[in-house]
Amino acid sequence: MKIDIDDLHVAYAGRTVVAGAHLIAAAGEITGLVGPNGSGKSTLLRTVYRHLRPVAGRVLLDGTDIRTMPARQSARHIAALPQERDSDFELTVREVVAMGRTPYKRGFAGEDATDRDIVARALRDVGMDGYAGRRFTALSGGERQRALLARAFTQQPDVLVLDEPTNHLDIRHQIELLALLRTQRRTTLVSLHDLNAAASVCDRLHVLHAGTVVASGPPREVLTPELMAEVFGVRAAVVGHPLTGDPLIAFDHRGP
Ligand SMILES: Nc1ncnc2c1ncn2[C@@H]1O[C@H](COP(=O)(O)OP(=O)(O)OP(=O)(O)O)[C@@H](O)[C@H]1O
Repeated sequence: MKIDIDDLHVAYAGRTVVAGAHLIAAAGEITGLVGPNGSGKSTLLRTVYRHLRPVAGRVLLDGTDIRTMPARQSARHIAALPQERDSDFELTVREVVAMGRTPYKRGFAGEDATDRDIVARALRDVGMDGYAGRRFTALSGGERQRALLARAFTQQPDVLVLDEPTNHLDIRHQIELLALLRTQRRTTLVSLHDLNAAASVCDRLHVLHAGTVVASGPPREVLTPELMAEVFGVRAAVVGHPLTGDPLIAFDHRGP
């Protein structure tokens, strides 16, 4: 399924922070959202997973405005790893992950064998099968992150919305998570601060600056030294990655 963000405006207490954003997350592609702090990435993603209501504009799922869909229905299509991380669950990891099955359940219907298989597979996919019985609150930041990603997987969504999914993850788990997203080939809309990771994993990138999309396209077209200077205010060269050939942004850490 495809997500179409059409002239989206979002405000907090009357202050507009997303101001007419347009972008498409194409079916089966990984679409990256990058931009400086405060540019509106999380806000835009929150409207896609219906945590926020736009002031104007629409989020379309295969042409249907998601606000016209019952919440249960959109939760079967769109799952999120939000930035506001629920951390007060007095539940086991397995129970937290199984919460992703809720949109498929009626009333107090319990788990069936299919649910159990889906939960077990999601735990395996994020490398957390050994943690199923642990208390969620007793996990490290990176382990919580992986458990919440498994919860999103158990929703079996057509669209995954991930806000900074590599936060808290060590380098191996960052690489594993991004590789997992690539093998799944689900429609994925992901915000990333690590521009080199974004360049390697995303099919297309959208650069957000002060609430609007200022550049869109394949990473090698978008991530230019000029854009680094104008949007991020840093000096950088873009070279070919010696192992993969992907664009590799070499930042000048000595100063802007
Ligand atoms: N709950 C909120 N209430 C009021 N203002 C908010 C709220 N959340 C974000 N903002 C403001 O909206 C603007 C956009 O924030 P947002 O979190 O969407 O940016 P971002 O691009 O995700 O930033 P970052 O890279 O720092 O995570 C910022 O100016 C921020 O201060």
